[in-house]
Amino acid sequence: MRAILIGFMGSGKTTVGRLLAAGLATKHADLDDLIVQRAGRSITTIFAEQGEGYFRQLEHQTLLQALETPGILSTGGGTPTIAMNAISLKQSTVPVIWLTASDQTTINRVKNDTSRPLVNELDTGALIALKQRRQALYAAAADLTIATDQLTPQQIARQIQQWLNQQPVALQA
Ligand SMILES: Nc1ncnc2c1ncn2[C@@H]1O[C@H](COP(=O)(O)OP(=O)(O)OP(=O)(O)O)[C@@H](O)[C@H]1O
Ligand SMILES: O=C(O)C1=C[C@@H](O)[C@@H](O)[C@H](O)C1
Ligand SMILES: [Mg+2]
Repeated sequence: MRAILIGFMGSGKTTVGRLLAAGLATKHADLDDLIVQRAGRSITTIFAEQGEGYFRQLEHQTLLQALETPGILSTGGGTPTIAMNAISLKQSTVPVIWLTASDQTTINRVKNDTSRPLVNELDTGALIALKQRRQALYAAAADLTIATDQLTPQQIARQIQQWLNQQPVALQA
């Protein structure tokens, strides 16, 4: 069983992806972690030393590799908002699940974590404006959308698992 989780920073892609993979007894990969392994540096360091453009190149190359690998993939918050990634996601047959969260929930979940360069750089208003600009791009990539505000990660993973089980066998591969 395969699935790709997309959504803004703090929507729970990493947290839910791990639980979903465990529930399905399959592997979990996190695109941000794969990028860090590949670069041998943290995302903050990549942004600071080589800039966001270089990060996006690495992200695209790493996404192409990850799409060849079975299991659950948690993407980075910006992944489907880059055109060449959106095209790669559309071309793959793997179901794409969009996790959403309200602006306030998003801020609460990311505000005390310094590992996201865009959260460190942007004030609250600019972060929410970025989230709003990205909405249509997530929506265009998504096969299923789940609002996460009132759900635990475990409940979200269970909802996704139930939905995957209802999909045609060709999409479950
Ligand atoms: N449904 C939820 N309920 C409560 N807290 C949550 C939920 N989902 C995620 N969190 C918490 O929000 C924080 C961010 O979650 P996580 O790192 O999984 O987000 P992400 O979507 O992977 O973000 P990024 O795009 O930066 O990789 C974590 O502290 C996590 O425990
Ligand atoms: O939303 C974004 O653009 C990002 C989200 C994180 O997952 C990382 O991929 C990085 O911090 C950029
Ligand atoms: Mg993550």
